[in-house]
Order: sequence, then structure tokens, then C-alpha cells
Amino acid sequence: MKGRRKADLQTLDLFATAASTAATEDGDTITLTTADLLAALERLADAGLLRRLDSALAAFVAEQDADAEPALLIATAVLAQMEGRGHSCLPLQALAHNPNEILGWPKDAMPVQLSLWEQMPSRLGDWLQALRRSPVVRVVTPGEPSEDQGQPLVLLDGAAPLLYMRRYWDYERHVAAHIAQRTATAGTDVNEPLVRNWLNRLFHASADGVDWQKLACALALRGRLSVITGGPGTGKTYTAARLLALLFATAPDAGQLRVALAAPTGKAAARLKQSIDSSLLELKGAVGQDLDLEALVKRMGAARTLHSLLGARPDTRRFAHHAGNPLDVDVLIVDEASMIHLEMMAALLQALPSTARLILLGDKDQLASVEAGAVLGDLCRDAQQGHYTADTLAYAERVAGQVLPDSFKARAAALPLAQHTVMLRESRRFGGPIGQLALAVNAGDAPGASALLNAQTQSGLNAELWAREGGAVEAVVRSAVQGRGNTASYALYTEVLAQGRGQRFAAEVEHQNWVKAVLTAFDRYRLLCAVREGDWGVAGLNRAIEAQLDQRGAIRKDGEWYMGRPVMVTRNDAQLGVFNGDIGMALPSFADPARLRVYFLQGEQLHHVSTARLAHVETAFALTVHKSQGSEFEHTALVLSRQGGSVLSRELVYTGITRARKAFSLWSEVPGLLGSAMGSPTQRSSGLLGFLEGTASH
Ligand SMILES: Nc1ncnc2c1ncn2[C@@H]1O[C@H](COP(=O)(O)OP(=O)(O)OP(=O)(O)O)[C@@H](O)[C@H]1O
Repeated sequence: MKGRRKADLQTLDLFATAASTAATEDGDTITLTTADLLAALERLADAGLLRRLDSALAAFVAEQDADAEPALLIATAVLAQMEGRGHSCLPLQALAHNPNEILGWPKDAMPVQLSLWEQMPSRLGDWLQALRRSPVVRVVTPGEPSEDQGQPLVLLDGAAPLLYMRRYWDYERHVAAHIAQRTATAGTDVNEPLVRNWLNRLFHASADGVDWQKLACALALRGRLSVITGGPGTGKTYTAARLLALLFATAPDAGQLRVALAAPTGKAAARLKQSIDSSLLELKGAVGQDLDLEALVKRMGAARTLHSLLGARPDTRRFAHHAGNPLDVDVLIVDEASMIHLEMMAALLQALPSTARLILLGDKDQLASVEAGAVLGDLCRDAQQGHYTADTLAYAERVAGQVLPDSFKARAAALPLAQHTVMLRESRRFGGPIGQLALAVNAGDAPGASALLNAQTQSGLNAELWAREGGAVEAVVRSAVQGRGNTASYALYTEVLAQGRGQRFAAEVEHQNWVKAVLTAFDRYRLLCAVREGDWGVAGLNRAIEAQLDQRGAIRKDGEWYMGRPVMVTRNDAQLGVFNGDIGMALPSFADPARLRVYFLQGEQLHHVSTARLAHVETAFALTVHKSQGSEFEHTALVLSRQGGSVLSRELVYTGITRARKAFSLWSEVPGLLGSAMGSPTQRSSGLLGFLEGTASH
């Protein structure tokens, strides 16, 4: 594939069929017609530099606007391509002046890119004119009215102009408007003495430094949105549980307060519920008879996926809950918020009554969703520095007894949103090498990360961290099946699986216990890949592990479904009760051991579905890092492939490492992939903060 693309790129003449040339002082240039440019876009799609969808969108624009200029058509195709890479808009300044930064095409595509850009305007003003002139583009200048004629593209004109597909522009401005409304503190009345008293009961006096958790609870009371970010184990759910207790203790209508818990995946939702419940019950001593925590836990019910909370309907983007049919909640806690994409955030905010409190928990440094938007990352732009206003700082001192160092004061205009955002900084779980590695990766400290990995690897097979760069993929497979030292691997799963082979369980409960044991054993270890394709990708490793287990007699792979096949669900199916990201396993059923059913562990409960009804699943010995978000494993092995390209980012490596609880292994196809991934932090273009900056105060 790679070879083919190279050959194509070297011989690719984008304008081979261009009709006319005109003499200029600099030599001949081509006067492009719409047909020439559309043909060039098709060739770019042939060479894999654009998707078919991207060139098709440009062709659609050309159909709508017979006078469309080449600059409009290329901007449209690039915008579509960027949306596919997770951006919500196209920054036109960069497109005009630094196209290679925007396009992200491989080095060998440079001649093609240059030949294309020779035909494009050299000044940003000319690009903008080409867009402004077209009837397919709605030109919006902040603060001025603009007529909506259903144009498919939106140009947000101004100092840093952005081109949007209409849908994403709508989502962004709606999200921004909801956030602005939710973070307005005017008129919020907090019963300060009561809150201060309860905060002191819920948090022990902190020995040194700022108690960010206590601060987060205090700030959350001031508006209708609270953003609590932090790395793994920094106590996000611990804090959210205290915030709930605080709300119950201080809200005038506490008896009626309706609380809901949600997360983007079923697994993350189940973890949230478990963790909130246990954190709340731990508070019994602190609250005594004053709060009935058990009743509170019962009233909250189960945590749900966002899709199920909003009422997803098959084959439509619409949800049952929206502004006209809002959710019936007063407090909504959403965990793993980094996985929420722009469209989902817009749907969530619209469905939430304006009086309800939204508490977003997540790690801003994790990978954003595959879909467009990096909403949590955008919302947390100021989280590290705080940017708290004098008013916020005075409130924090009065109510939470927290005096923040000067470095957290707002320097210039501060976003109201920043006054509702707190970053938790101390990890309670990750003090050791895994935590240190995650910190080094986040800071882009490649020498530090390498030194740590080398020192740990040399200390033996049982070390918390271990790495191998270069070598054969067979070693990855062997390690997954046998383990390194005595760290977790699939060895335990195969052992427990074997205990049930050919067994006729006397009682259903025995069968259930065995099924739970297999699922739990399987969940202790996971291989995470950067890419899907190739020997070092998900597909290749799943095949290789199946073959290896088959050869060892641990599984008998005689078809697609076999006893012990682990699968990940890839599409929500509310009717079957399974959701994107759920992991299940094909095992003999109790009633008919000759039949396989797929078992899922949902909290403590087993749920099973017939294999025939599960159409959208993939084998799950190896997963992409993206799909692993919201899960943790005792031992996580991260596999970096040289085919990773721009997928190998700092956030990908950080997310992979932070999925590991006790042991982390790194397998790199060739040396250097970790360093280059760490040097590539992801930047997603978005106008969300621009919209919010309109609300900044000085
Ligand atoms: N202030 C604290 N004092 C004592 N223990 C704490 C404190 N904060 C958190 N913990 C403990 O640290 C552990 C991790 O906390 P928690 O699960 O809330 O972190 P998290 O940020 O939600 O983690 P994750 O990223 O895995 O969701 C829990 O066992 C929790 O009880």
C-alpha cells in the first residue's frame, strides 16, 4: 500500500488534463476550470491524500455554485478531510500560508502539494474573497447579522477566519452558548457558612499546599457547570462523591434532588457507579446521622452510557431527549469526558434543563474522541494555570479556606469557564514508575521517559515498566500468551477457560461463577495498538494470538465463533443491551452447553446474548488505544507500529500508559517511535474558545 502510494505520488500530474495555459511573466501557468480542479481532487483521492468523501463534497459545492473558484473547492475538500481527522473547522490563515501543517501529507507528497498551491491564491485576502463571493458560503461576522439561506458552509470572518461545515458551526456555537449560560455566576446564592461547615466535615485539613479537591467542590456550587480534570487516580470520582454529599447537605430541596450518572461507554459508566457508591459510603463517619447516604446511593440508580441516557434511536442522529423533551435530572455527573465529541456535547447540553448542574470529570491529556472535536481539552485550556479572578480567589478563601499562590491568578481577560474548572494534581494511585512515565510523556520529556524505561527494563522481567524497541512481532505474541515474569497476561484466562471445557455444571450459579472468573481473568491484561492494520496492528495481533492459542490447545478456532473468543462491541444496540466498547466472551451456555452465547459482565451482573444476534463485534485480544479509553488493566502492553504515521501522538502514548494499573510494557516495531510520538502533541482546530472568549471578563 505504502509502495503504491509512493509510485503514484512520484508520477502524479494533478493537472494532466487541464485545458488551457496562459503565458505570464513567470512562465506558463494553468488557468484552471472547475472541471480541472475536480479532476485534480479525484487524483488526490486516488493517491490516498484525500478521502472520496472529501472530493465528493467539493463536487457537490461545484454543483451548487457554477462559478465556484478553485480556492473554494480546495478549501471545501480540505475542510472535509480535516473533519475526518477530528477537527471541527479549517483555519484559513494556516491553509493559505502553511498548507503542509494543515494537510499533514507525507513528505513524498510535497511536489504534488506545491503544484496544487501554485494554482491557489498566495494571499489570505484572495482566499477569503473566493469564499465570500460564493452563494454556498454563509459569511458570519461576529456581532453582525447574517442571513441564513441554508448554505452548507459557514465562514466565520474576523482576525482569524475559520471555515466550517454548517453542522459543526452550529454545534460549536450552541455548546459555547450553553457553557456561557451555565458558568454565569451572577445571581448564584451560596449559603457560605453552611457550605464552609460541610466542606470542613467532608475534607480533612490538608497538611500542605492547596486542597484542589475541596476547592473543586466549592467552585462547583457557584454555577451550573463544573469541570474537574486530572490524571488517573487524582481523585476525580472521590471529589464528585463529596460534591454530591455537599449538594445533598446544602440544597434547599435536597429531598427531591434527582441525580444521574453517565459516561461515554458502558464500562466507564459501571466503573463510575461503583466508585461513586463506595466513595459515598466511606463518608458515613464524616456525615453521621445528618445525611442518609445509603438512600442517596439507591436513589441514583445505575450509571448509563450517554447514548442510553439521551435516548439514542437506531439509524438516526436524533435523541429522544432534546431541548423540547429535557432530561429529568437536577445533577448529572459525566465521567471520561475527554471521550465526548462535539456533536454529543451539543446534544447533551441541549437536553439538559438550564437549571440542572452538569459535572464533567475527565483527563484533559487523554486522546480525544475519533469524531470531530476535543471539547474537554478546549474547556480545560486554562486548567493548569487556573486563571482565577480576584472574586473567585476571595470566594475560595472564604468558603473553602484555600489561599492560592499568585501564579494561579488571572493575568488578563479570564474566561468565566475557568472560574468553574479545577485541575486535580496529586495522584493517589500512581506514585510509582507508571505515574512517573505518564508525567514524562505528558511533559514531552523523551530523554526522561527513555531513561526510566531503560532502568526499569534492566532491573528484570517483573519490573513495573518494561520496553523493547525493535525485534520480531512473535515476541509480542509470546509475551501476551505467557506473560513476562509474573505479571498478568492471557495465561490466566486460558487456565480458567480450560476449567470449564467439557464441564456440565450442576447448578447455574456454578456456571455463572466460572463465566465471571473467565471474564475477570481476561480483563487483567490487554494489548493496545496504535493502528488497526498490519502485523503490529489490531488485526494482525488478534490473528496471531488466536493462532498461537489454537496451537497450544487453549482455544479451538474452528470458525468465527469459538469457546473463549473475546469480543468488543462496535455499535450500540439498546435492544440487546450492549454498547459500543463493551467487552464480552463467547462461552457455552448453561442450558445448552453445545451452544455458545456471549457473556458480558455489567457491574456484578452477567448479561448474555446469542452469537447470531451480535453483528457488530471484533475480536478483542488486541484493541486500539482509542477503544481502550475508559478501561484499566492490571498489565497493559502498548504496541507501536511504524505504520502509525500521525496517529502516533503524545496523547495516544499517555492514554496507553495510563490504562495500566500495576505493569506496563512497551513494544515498538522499530526504535524511536516513542520519542517521535511524544514530540507530536495533537492540535485540533476548533473555534469553541473563540466563541467563549466573547464572554471573557477583564
Ligand atoms: N483526598 C484523598 N484522600 C484519601 N484518598 C483519596 C483522596 N483522593 C482520592 N483518594 C483515593 O485515591 C483513589 C483514586 O481516586 P479516584 O478513583 O477518585 O480517582 P480518579 O481520578 O477518579 O481515577 P480514574 O482516573 O481512574 O477515574 C481512590 O481509592 C480514592 O479513594
